[in-house]
Amino acid sequence: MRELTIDAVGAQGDGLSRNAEGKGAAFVPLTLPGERVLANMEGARGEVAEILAPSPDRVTPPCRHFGTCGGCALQHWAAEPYLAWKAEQVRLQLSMEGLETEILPTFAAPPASRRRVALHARKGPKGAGALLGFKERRSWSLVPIKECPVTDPRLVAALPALARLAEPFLEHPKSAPTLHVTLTGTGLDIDVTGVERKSGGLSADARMRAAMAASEGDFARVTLAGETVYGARQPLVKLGQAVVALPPGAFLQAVPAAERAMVDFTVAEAQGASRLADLYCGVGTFTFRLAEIGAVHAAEMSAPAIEALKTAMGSTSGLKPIHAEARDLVRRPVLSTELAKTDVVVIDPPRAGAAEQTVEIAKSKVAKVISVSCNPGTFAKDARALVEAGFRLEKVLPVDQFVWSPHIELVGVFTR
Ligand SMILES: C[S@@+](CC[C@H](N)C(=O)[O-])C[C@H]1O[C@@H](n2cnc3c(N)ncnc32)[C@H](O)[C@@H]1O
Repeated sequence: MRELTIDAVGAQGDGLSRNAEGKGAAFVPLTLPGERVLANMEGARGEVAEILAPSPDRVTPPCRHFGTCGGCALQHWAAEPYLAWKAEQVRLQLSMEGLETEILPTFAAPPASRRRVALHARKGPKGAGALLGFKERRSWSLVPIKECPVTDPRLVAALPALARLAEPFLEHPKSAPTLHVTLTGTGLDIDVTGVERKSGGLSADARMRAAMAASEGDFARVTLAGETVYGARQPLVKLGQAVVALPPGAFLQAVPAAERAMVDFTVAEAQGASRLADLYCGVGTFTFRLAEIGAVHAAEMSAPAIEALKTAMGSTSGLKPIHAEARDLVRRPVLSTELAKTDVVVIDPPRAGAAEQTVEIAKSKVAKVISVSCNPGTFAKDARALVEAGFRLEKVLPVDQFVWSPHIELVGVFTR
């Protein structure tokens, strides 16, 4: 047991004692800057045993699962310092690349608004059906979830029906199913992964039971790693004026309010452009709004996402032309020559960033880049490459999409 003073909250959301009793850095989850705590240590990591002097910024966590559930790390922190910490993480990542810019106040997505969750299923005690929940903090065990203040209440209300749906997917002892659930305009869309397939996949009986559970739950669609098990309605979402039928397992921003904030900010910055590129476009979250401004070249690796985007173009009117192509932007980035007439590039890569595509943007004559990112670390690396090519990082909008987690989204604006 050690007594520690917490100096800061680290990038993973754990309290950090920088030089605890001269023994180097120690991380203690669920603690806050300024607190004195007693912690049971295992190497450099500890679990808090007692809070000797709590921070005035400590608040009562809204969820009964907080502390056990690995989904949230920061429910015990007051909103203001918590949001300032998110902005500070962006500043720190930029400073590691030698960059500075204006960091706007963090956009805070409201609780109870998450429309996408990944729920893990495990066999429950005999006769109790499937258990459904999130991974435990620092463990692979499951925390069965009864409430989730982060998630849209319509999705939370469906938890018992989702547990009944999960049950047939557990028929093989080696299966560890994950239900990727998306709340769409036409109901819940569920893609199940982690089902043992070597032994022939789901039996006909299990499929039938899954379809019955889906029908009882009034779900829109259930797919097993992309293959339809049950389909009552197409899962539809509205993106700008387009109505998009989601392909199974497609990417969609997790919180509508955060999506709106990022798209509105991007659209405001892109005004005046006559030709735009939307790279890593997904099913068109930014594309359809950008096509209200100018012609859009949209590119994305997932062929089903591009098909969905193209089909949805039929539900729009009066937009500027959209050219959408399925393209791996790591192996085959859009070349600087292809960007010759482009005024504004919007780029929204996965966590790994967009090093290869950034090289081509840097070589091009593009005057403005709007970069959307879910990883401030890779954003900062790509930002540095753009700055070295003559761009100025004008400002960054941090977006707290994954409320009470250490994750940070952002939109950065570059001009030259
Ligand atoms: C963060 S999502 C953004 C999608 C979209 N802009 C949105 O907001 O809904 C990143 C997208 O990049 C796509 N992607 C991942 N690797 C890729 C690659 N190598 N080339 C092109 N697209 C890729 C994914 O399929 C996903 O749709």
